[in-house]
Amino acid sequence: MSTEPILSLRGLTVRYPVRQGLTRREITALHPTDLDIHRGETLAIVGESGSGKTTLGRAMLRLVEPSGGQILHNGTDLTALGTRQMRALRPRFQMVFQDPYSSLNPSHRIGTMLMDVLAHTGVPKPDREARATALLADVGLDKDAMHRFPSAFSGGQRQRIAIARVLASDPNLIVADEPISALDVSIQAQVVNLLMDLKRKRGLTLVFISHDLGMVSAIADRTAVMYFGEIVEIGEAAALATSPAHPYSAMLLASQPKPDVAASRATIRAAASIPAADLPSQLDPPTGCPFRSRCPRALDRCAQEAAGLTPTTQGGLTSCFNPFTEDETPKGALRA
Ligand SMILES: Nc1ncnc2c1ncn2[C@@H]1O[C@H](COP(=O)(O)OP(=O)(O)OP(=O)(O)O)[C@@H](O)[C@H]1O
Repeated sequence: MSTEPILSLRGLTVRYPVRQGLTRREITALHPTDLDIHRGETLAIVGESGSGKTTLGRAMLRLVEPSGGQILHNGTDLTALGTRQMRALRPRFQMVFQDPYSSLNPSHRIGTMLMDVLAHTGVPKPDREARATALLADVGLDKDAMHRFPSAFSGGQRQRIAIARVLASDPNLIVADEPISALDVSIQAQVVNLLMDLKRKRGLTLVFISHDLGMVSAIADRTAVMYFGEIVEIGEAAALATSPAHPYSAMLLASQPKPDVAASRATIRAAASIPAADLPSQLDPPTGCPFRSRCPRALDRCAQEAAGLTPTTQGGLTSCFNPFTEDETPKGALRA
């Protein structure tokens, strides 16, 4: 794996306009974020609902317009590109969405859908059918699928088709936004394995968004943990899952079902989500560390100032004044 970044985010920020009664206000869904995405790596972005994972994933591809900062790719700032230049780069940066039911047009046959993308990427007409059939084979589907509509397929098969459509653009980077959380538990592993196989075979860079810190540690090279619109910890995936430094990462781990327990999708979601009441208000953000109201390790200074990302003894970075060190064993010590 090369360490040359395929994308470098510098101070990337996203604010959304919101209405509060008659007043228009803004929330900061992504606080200024610096992040290098290394060519060929699998980078997991984890965090609870509302922590800003989707916003970060979309903003790095400019599918959400950033309010500030830069997205550097081969020395070019993508935020400065016009629509036409961006359109030319777009096929190289693709997204797989959570819901394979709404992401496929129900009135298009699978073959038409794939061949349309191949046409846009400049594949000559006589080659398109064979290429589309090969893409279906790559995702484990028979060529009969070409003539059928999305309604003929199960959720897992639809997600395979959505992946084939993304591959038709010949991307370098794929952001997969919770690609398995809408699928039955029994087929989730198959879709993850497919993505990982395709990534290896094609030398892709994969950003995998998930709320399941335990699961991503098995597939990712690095994990970034988000809370309240910020990366609060980033590091090597296996190390972060066994010895997290930020109390929030530890809490997230403790809230995950154990891998040897056959948990239903509902249990996984319930365990990984937190009541909205526990999150600080985006319209009235707290001073200091946004996690301090839930943090059993909070110090007085956490109310006044945010720590900013600094190196951990585990080899990663965390924004915490009182992180767990490598010698401590936070797993199970905290409860969501
Ligand atoms: N278009 C929008 N307009 C206003 N607020 C938004 C918009 N999209 C997201 N938000 C808010 O931004 C914050 C981050 O949302 P985001 O969807 O990025 O989080 P997430 O971690 O991906 O959550 P989930 O796992 O539920 O998808 C949330 O408070 C959300 O309500």
